[in-house]
Amino acid sequence: MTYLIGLTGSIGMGKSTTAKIFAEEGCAVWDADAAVHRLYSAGGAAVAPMQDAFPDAVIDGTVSRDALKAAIAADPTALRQIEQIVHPLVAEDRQAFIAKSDADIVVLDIPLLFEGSGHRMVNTTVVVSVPEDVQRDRVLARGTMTEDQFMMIKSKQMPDAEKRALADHVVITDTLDHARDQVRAIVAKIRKELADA
Ligand SMILES: CC(C)(COP(=O)(O)OP(=O)(O)OC[C@H]1O[C@@H](n2cnc3c(N)ncnc32)[C@H](O)[C@@H]1O)[C@@H](O)C(=O)NCCC(=O)NCCS
Ligand SMILES: Nc1ncnc2c1ncn2[C@@H]1O[C@H](COP(=O)(O)OP(=O)(O)OP(=O)(O)O)[C@@H](O)[C@H]1O
Repeated sequence: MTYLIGLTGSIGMGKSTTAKIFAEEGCAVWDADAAVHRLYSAGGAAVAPMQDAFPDAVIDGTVSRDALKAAIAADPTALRQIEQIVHPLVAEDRQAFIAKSDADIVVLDIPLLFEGSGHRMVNTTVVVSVPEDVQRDRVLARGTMTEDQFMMIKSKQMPDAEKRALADHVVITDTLDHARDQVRAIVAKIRKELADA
């Protein structure tokens, strides 16, 4: 049996960094944002439907994230339309990954785990979290989003406190060493449960 961990957290809270720590502990990791990057790249399955819905957003055969962000800024309902195209394709990619994985634990890094139905398909949930001011500083330090874009994405997500209340485990991502200790404890507990089963 493959044990499934759903890993989530609000924008910039440390999902990707924490997913890497799970990988170092021998878990297989599937990353929803990385799947979207594949779908948007040349030959990706989202390119043709996106071309139909947002002709200006496809440039040189790839989906332009800047163009999508401009479309969302001009019309907030555009994000819903984008999600309707992208999410079924992401779900297919995820199922294919799980089916071919032979790891004992598969970590699914899904930004919208609790907003969608993803939490129902996993054995346990992990939410990454830091205080809001740290989150904001980290996202803006990346230089890929304006403050307005950050606030818009954040407003579409379930608040951090609600996610933490729903989570089976919370990982505080204040330092790498602290995050690693928490991940190791979660993995050890799951492996013990699997061994005892
Ligand atoms: C809005 C877009 C163009 C922004 O692209 P950009 O490269 O600037 O940011 P990136 O993709 O790295 O996303 C950063 C973070 O924003 C959050 N986020 C992304 N999409 C969404 C969404 N639909 N709802 C809420 N939060 C979202 C996630 O926390 C994500 O990790 C892009 O995220 C997108 O096309 N989103 C739609 C697809 C989607 O829903 N992806 C979420 C995972 S399936
Ligand atoms: N445990 C940690 N200790 C210190 N810094 C961290 C830690 N985890 C993440 N960070 C930093 O926070 C920033 C955001 O982390 P990361 O990219 O992992 O977040 P994310 O949740 O995947 O973001 P997004 O929602 O935008 O995809 C990065 O600059 C990263 O280096």
